Amino acid sequence: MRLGYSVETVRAAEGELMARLPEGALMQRAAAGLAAAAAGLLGRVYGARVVLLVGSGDNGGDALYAGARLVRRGAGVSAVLITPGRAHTAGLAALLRAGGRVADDPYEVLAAADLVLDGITGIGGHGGLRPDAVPLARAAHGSGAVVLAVDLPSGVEADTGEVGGEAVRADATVTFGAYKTGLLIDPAREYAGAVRLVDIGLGPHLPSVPELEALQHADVAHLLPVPAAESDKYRRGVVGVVAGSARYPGAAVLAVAGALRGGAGAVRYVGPGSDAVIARFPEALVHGWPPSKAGRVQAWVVGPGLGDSPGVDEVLDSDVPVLVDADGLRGLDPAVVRARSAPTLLTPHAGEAAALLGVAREEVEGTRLASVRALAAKYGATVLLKGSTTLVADPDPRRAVRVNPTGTSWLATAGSGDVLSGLTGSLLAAGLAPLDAGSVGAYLHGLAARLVSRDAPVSAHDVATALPQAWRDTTTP
Ligand SMILES: NC(=O)C1=CN([C@@H]2O[C@H](COP(=O)(O)OP(=O)(O)OC[C@H]3O[C@@H](n4cnc5c(N)ncnc54)[C@H](O)[C@@H]3O)[C@@H](O)[C@H]2O)[C@@H](O)CC1
Ligand SMILES: [K+]
Repeated sequence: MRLGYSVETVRAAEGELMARLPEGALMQRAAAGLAAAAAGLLGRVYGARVVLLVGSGDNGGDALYAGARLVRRGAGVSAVLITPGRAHTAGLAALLRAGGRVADDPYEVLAAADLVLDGITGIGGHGGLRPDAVPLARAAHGSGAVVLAVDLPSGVEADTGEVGGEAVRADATVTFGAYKTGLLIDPAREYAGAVRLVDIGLGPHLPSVPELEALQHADVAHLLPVPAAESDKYRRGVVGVVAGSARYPGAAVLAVAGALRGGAGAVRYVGPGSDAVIARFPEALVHGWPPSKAGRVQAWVVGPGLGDSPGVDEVLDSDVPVLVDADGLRGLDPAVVRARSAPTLLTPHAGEAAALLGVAREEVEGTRLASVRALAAKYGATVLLKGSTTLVADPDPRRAVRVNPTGTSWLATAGSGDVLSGLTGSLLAAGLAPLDAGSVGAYLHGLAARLVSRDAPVSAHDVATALPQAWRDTTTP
């Protein structure tokens, strides 16, 4: 599990640790890790041209001390002081002592740089880059140099992943002690490039529950249902799918395609797409209306391609877990969801989430963490907010939000959400809790898309077909 923490949590842990260490020791650990990462990116340090963008806080101090280490290994290091006279005093002295210099013309050194260390702001920064730093950040980006962000790309919000104004676009980020939540959530995640964590000894001082968790292969493997020797199809779980319409029969087929690969022992289908479903998947069990007469079901999926067809009320009336997606989310009444005796999992994309919250789509896209939490609170349900970094929030606000690390932008393709809802509903039927079903579903779905895409366009059908391979990949050590 990759864990993300808030600034407040990181500061508290740093405070505890700092009290036990000689002054400046933590910053030296950070600078050593930063210099090692910089050297790794450069390949050859001797003779390399390195520019430090130095803000007024300790983030700039990290950059200055790392710069001093790189000078000692033969690099030419120039510091650009964003607010001259306010740079970290001891760090600047260390750089100058080692043989580094302060740049006379920032744009000249940036144009010739091999590597730029962005130490403008770290966890103390707020509200995007200030105007004086903006042209320097742009020059760094346009220079052809590798840009390495110190702790965070300057200008992004560490706690939320929001990017309010201009921010540094980094090729890579070295973060200290713990991942800051913003590094794992778009849009900030995109600004960070490849993120590397440098251990500065914070671990024992961090709380056991983080703000954010990203599953990794081993976590998913641990959560996936495995049929026991005595399992039959009912014990493995039966998932019911109410999806598709005369207009969108394909949504029914794709949701069933996902459901057949999610670990449930059988898939029941109820709705207007029966003929299309049975033609494509003879193993599906199709039933007439209503869903309550379809026989035993351990979880329902309702909504993909449903149009105005009925089904949502009927399924929400059941006493088993229900996943509501797409058309099923339109006008969904929070009171109905809150009154249910079994868990509910909602899987909106940003536009659907915006409609449920009564805000603009851009607001959800810019404030993904706050939005998913707000929806989970409003509906008393688990919410999976789809996007390039899909988030899953439990209705219990004390639980960490899960962020999916396996996404790919190729997944933004018609029908891929239908596959995800079928797959995730199948995991619910197999007995996973909604937070686990949602995050495991998103993980396998993203991984399947990556496996088949290999940087080319994919169809939703391709993704469904690759799910067994994704499953196998996560369970193969
Ligand atoms: N606290 C610790 O124990 C450690 C901190 N470390 C470093 O220290 C950083 C935090 O240092 P600070 O608390 O000094 O804060 P920062 O260096 O992140 O930024 C604060 C400074 O930036 C200015 N500032 C705020 N917003 C700005 C904006 N939008 N544009 C330009 N300037 C802005 C503030 O006026 C303040 O002077 C971490 O991110 C990390 O890099 C590391 O050395 C590891 C140890
Ligand atoms: K930074």
